[in-house]
Amino acid sequence: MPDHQETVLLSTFVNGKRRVKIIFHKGVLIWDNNKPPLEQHTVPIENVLSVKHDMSKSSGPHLEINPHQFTIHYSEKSKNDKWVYKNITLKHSDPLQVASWVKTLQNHLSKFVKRPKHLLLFVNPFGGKQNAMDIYEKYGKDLFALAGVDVTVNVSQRKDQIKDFLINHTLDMFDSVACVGGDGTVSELFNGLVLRECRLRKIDANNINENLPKPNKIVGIIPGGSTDTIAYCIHGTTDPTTAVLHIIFGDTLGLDLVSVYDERNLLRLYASVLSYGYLGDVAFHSDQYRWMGPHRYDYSGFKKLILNKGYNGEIAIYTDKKEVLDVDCKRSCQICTEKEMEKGDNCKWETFQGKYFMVSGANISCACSRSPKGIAPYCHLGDGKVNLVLVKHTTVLNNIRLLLRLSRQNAVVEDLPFVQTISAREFCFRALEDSVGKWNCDGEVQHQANIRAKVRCQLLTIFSRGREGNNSIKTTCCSF
Ligand SMILES: Nc1ncnc2c1ncn2[C@@H]1O[C@H](COP(=O)(O)OP(=O)(O)OP(=O)(O)O)[C@@H](O)[C@H]1O
Repeated sequence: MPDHQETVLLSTFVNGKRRVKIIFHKGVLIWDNNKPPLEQHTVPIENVLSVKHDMSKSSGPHLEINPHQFTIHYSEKSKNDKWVYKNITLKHSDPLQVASWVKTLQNHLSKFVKRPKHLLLFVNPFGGKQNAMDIYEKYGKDLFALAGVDVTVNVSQRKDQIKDFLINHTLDMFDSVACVGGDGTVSELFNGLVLRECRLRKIDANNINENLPKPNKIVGIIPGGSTDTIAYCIHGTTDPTTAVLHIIFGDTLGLDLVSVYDERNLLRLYASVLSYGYLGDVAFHSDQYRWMGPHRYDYSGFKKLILNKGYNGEIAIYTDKKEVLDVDCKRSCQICTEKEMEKGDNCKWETFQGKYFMVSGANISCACSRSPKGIAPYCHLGDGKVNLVLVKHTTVLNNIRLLLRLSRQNAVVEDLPFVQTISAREFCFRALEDSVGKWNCDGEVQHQANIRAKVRCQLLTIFSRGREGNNSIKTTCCSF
């Protein structure tokens, strides 16, 4: 097979009523645009989903291959980290020309061995607007078929069914696993995969000193929940087509997971945030109002904001460097690439006490459509650290300032005088009062107040090319 860099194809085809000169060289397709601006159209082969002969009606009942025509199915970056699907159909009177293009491009695509072939896709029909199946049917099904991904759909019937399935069933026939759902669904997915690996390798998941094993399945995340923070932070958008395309591309990145323990057991792993006080109470309270859809967070958020409860607690952090650098985590992030190798040998424990409105251990920025920068804007996907965001108990007015900052496009909360952000590899929290709060763990309520959390560097491998950032979105406030 000719090398990616050396292949040169140059032909003139017919597309509709016009002639198109197209060249394939150094892994890039180039042709002239048919509409203004009349510049050249450039598509790298890694953005091509598939190349297929077209089918046409035969004399019999079946369709047959049209030897004179083929279609290139590809994707292009649009605005705000979105990717869109496109295609171009090319016709030639000489079938050898067509066959040569189809074969050469298909050969190049076959080199992308990390692209999924057999995908197990979980659909949560309960979360978000309860339309996860429609999202798959509308945005996923045809694109996966076009890209030759064989999808097995499993619709969850109850809470924790996805997790239980992954722990106990054989997955040998799948190379990757994905879900359509919100953060709670993604959480079921990676908790199931990690616990499965522990079971297979006889590792005691409840022992905090154990190295948790990396799941051998790559994970795809298609947003279909209410906030979809994890999908947003990974892809830079909650657009389902973009998420599907990221799975098809087959490019991956490493995502840290944080394991949370009480005195004896592993409670769960999380990917976005573990938050005590305000956000824990909002998660607990808002679940009763699930019928409101995503607005339940605004309603509960506002109520808890006015109530302005404070929580006394003791926090211990394990860190070698407390300061958080003002560096965004973007596509091909240098910090995540370097930090994967770091062991953190010089870490020390440090303890402090206080009365807090909210204590959050963010594993990712937690940006979402409600909070474009997130509570921890400079938190990295795979640097082996959490950003602990401590919000002191203060006035209702200051709480409103905090939430307004969170809802703004270009504002961060870190410089508010009652907010402190600390980088840590592990942290413990102990409630110092009888009336304890709850934790919000990836949107799910965790009732144990006294916990210990440990970051597991890049434990999960996710299908994504990462985000570019600089998105502009309209937001509402009160919850995030
Ligand atoms: N068939 C089901 N019936 C009831 N609950 C389910 C079912 N399948 C999954 N679940 C649970 O539904 C809950 C909500 O799902 P999910 O978190 O995906 O949606 P969401 O809360 O609307 O979105 P987000 O977390 O992004 O705000 C999760 O706790 C999940 O474990």
